[in-house]
Amino acid sequence: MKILADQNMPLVEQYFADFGEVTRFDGRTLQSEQLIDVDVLLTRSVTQVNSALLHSANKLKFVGTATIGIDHIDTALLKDRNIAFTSAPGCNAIAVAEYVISSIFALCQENASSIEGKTIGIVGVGSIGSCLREKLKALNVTVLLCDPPKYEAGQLDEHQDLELLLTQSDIVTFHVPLIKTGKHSTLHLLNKARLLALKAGTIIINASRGDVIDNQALLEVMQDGAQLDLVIDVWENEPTILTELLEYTRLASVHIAGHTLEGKARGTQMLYQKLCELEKVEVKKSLADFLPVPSITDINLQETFDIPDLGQLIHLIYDVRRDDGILRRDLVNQGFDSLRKNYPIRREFSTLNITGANQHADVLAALGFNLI
Ligand SMILES: NC(=O)C1=CN([C@@H]2O[C@H](COP(=O)(O)OP(=O)(O)OC[C@H]3O[C@@H](n4cnc5c(N)ncnc54)[C@H](O)[C@@H]3O)[C@@H](O)[C@H]2O)C=CC1
Ligand SMILES: O=C(O)C(=O)[C@H](O)COP(=O)(O)O
Repeated sequence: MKILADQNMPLVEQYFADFGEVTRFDGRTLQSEQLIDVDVLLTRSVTQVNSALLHSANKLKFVGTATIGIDHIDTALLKDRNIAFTSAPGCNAIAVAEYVISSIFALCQENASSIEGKTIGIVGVGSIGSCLREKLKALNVTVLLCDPPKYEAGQLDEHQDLELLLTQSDIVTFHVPLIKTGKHSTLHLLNKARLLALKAGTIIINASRGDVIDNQALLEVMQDGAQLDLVIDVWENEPTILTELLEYTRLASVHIAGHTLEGKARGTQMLYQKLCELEKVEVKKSLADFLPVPSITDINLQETFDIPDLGQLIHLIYDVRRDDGILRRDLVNQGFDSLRKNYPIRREFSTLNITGANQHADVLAALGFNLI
């Protein structure tokens, strides 16, 4: 079996070598000819899997993307051509939720304010939005949810109209898929009119897809003096982003919200599990076989530990300001994709074992730390 895998997908050799020969490719420049005689294609989000790419694919029987988002895949085409497909739903939901938590605590600290008492609007309440909601539940905040498709399907217990959520929230965070057509299109969901309606001081977080916010409109309202705290992980036209926006962005990163070691590895593992199912072979390998021991594993809290100290603990494991600093220092010299490829190791909160949590155990557990 010939397996072609994105060069930025971890653990492919470890998971897939038993199936056949693994060759790596550059996700941005993959050409149709490289798919000749290939049986399995494993991609990440930067490869458009469309009719042009599949033109020379004469043997392809399985396409897997180790991502949650599938806006880069022509799924109807794969169905038509009888090519099995899977994505990796939820694989990095924890990572994105932790990115949001890290960002909120960083900005609250810098604004000399507290997360307590804030109203936080979550737009898109799927795997990421729900994970974030669970983490926020333990904190003293009000959470507003907006997810019309889920609400209309009777799958959401509460719902807020988007216009109301935008004007009532202190923090708005987007976790919708990129959908370009139809009643629930998310293309430029945050458009100029909605940007202008936001109250001064609102924190806007986008870790979904760049096109969910009209970047040009965002730049214009910021240039016109809008008082918004922007946290931007995803950009229109990646990797050629609107760099003028950086000046107005409090926390900027190179589409890495989901890039914990665990999040990326889970994605590869989910593709492996699907191929095992298709080939009718036993699933023998698991994440625990491959993940290294983190550099910090244990911490003991003293009785004096209190809610205002939470930010310190969160940022011990992941401080989004590290990623903001790298982008601002190296974007021009290294470029967007190179920064993503060389992203420093980041682990999830669950890798930290905490003793002595005492009266704050519920909050720490909800955030995802491992209580001993
Ligand atoms: N920055 C990053 O590194 C990452 C970004 N993502 C992006 O985040 C997106 C969401 O991920 P998940 O929560 O796992 O997806 P999901 O599919 O589990 O949930 C998405 C939710 O958005 C809702 N939705 C759809 N249209 C909507 C609209 N117009 N308004 C409000 N809600 C709407 C859906 O009903 C669904 O409940 C992915 O599609 C992907 O594009 C995902 C992982 C990492
Ligand atoms: O899962 C998704 O969807 C994402 O956006 C990934 O976290 C980032 O995807 P890559 O660009 O690294 O494939």
